[in-house]
Amino acid sequence: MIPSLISGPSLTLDNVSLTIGSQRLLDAIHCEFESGQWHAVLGPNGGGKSTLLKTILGLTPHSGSIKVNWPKEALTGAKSKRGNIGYIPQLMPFDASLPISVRDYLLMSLSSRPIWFKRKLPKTVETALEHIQLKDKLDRRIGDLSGGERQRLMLTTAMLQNPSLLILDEPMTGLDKTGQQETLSLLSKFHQAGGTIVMVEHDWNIVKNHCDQVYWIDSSLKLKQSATEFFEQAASSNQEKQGIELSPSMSQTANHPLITS
Ligand SMILES: Nc1ncnc2c1ncn2[C@@H]1O[C@H](COP(=O)(O)OP(=O)(O)OP(=O)(O)O)[C@@H](O)[C@H]1O
Repeated sequence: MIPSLISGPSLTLDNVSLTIGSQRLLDAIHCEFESGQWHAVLGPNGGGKSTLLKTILGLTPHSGSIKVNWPKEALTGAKSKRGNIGYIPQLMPFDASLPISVRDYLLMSLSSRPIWFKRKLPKTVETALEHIQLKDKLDRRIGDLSGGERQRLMLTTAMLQNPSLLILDEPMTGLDKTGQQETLSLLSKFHQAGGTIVMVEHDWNIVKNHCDQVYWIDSSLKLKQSATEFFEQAASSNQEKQGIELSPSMSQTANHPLITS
């Protein structure tokens, strides 16, 4: 499902801000997300991480500029100026009565034409669904899938678009250990092939074991560091303060010991 060579883009954010009502959600963010890297966006609850991802995707009325620098190998057609982006939004409570089946969802996601043109899924999609054990659930409403099944469906749909950039908002939510391992292995293959990933993730162990760069967002960008440096500093600061190491029990925390707001 993943090509052996992917030309991931870099992203340049210049003075990106977003105010809704009286609330400043994003404040003058300048930064570069380098190509082919696995970027982790961390920060406290309500700090603006999901908003930042939506803003990168052009879904908010922000100010400032966001440039996705597509290498020419990533462009999808002769006249195209951009490559493909796969997006997984944050898992939200879902209206189970919504009359959309897994098949409809896939057809709508993968086709630019009305879905009644073609009701049959391509072989590649069927194989991918078999792989994530959803082939026998094609006619189920998506609202009736479990959280983990829905997350697997979202990731598979995102990967089927042949993306070179993945924007992921807590993609492990709802997955059991096996589901997490499978997702991480898929993402690792995408990363090793050269794809760019920007991911919000609360589990610090996942970030520590897989990501290259860490961005701490609390409305503004408080810090950007290599993941190695970030975790070394976090561990030594905690050892100094409390005599403990960064351990799995700390891995779900949203507080960085070095950052005081
Ligand atoms: N459309 C909107 N209108 C008004 N406020 C919003 C809107 N979207 C988000 N917010 C507010 O912006 C702030 C940042 O929200 P966001 O979801 O980006 O945070 P987050 O860092 O992803 O949080 P979490 O870790 O809890 O998922 C929150 O206070 C939220 O209530």
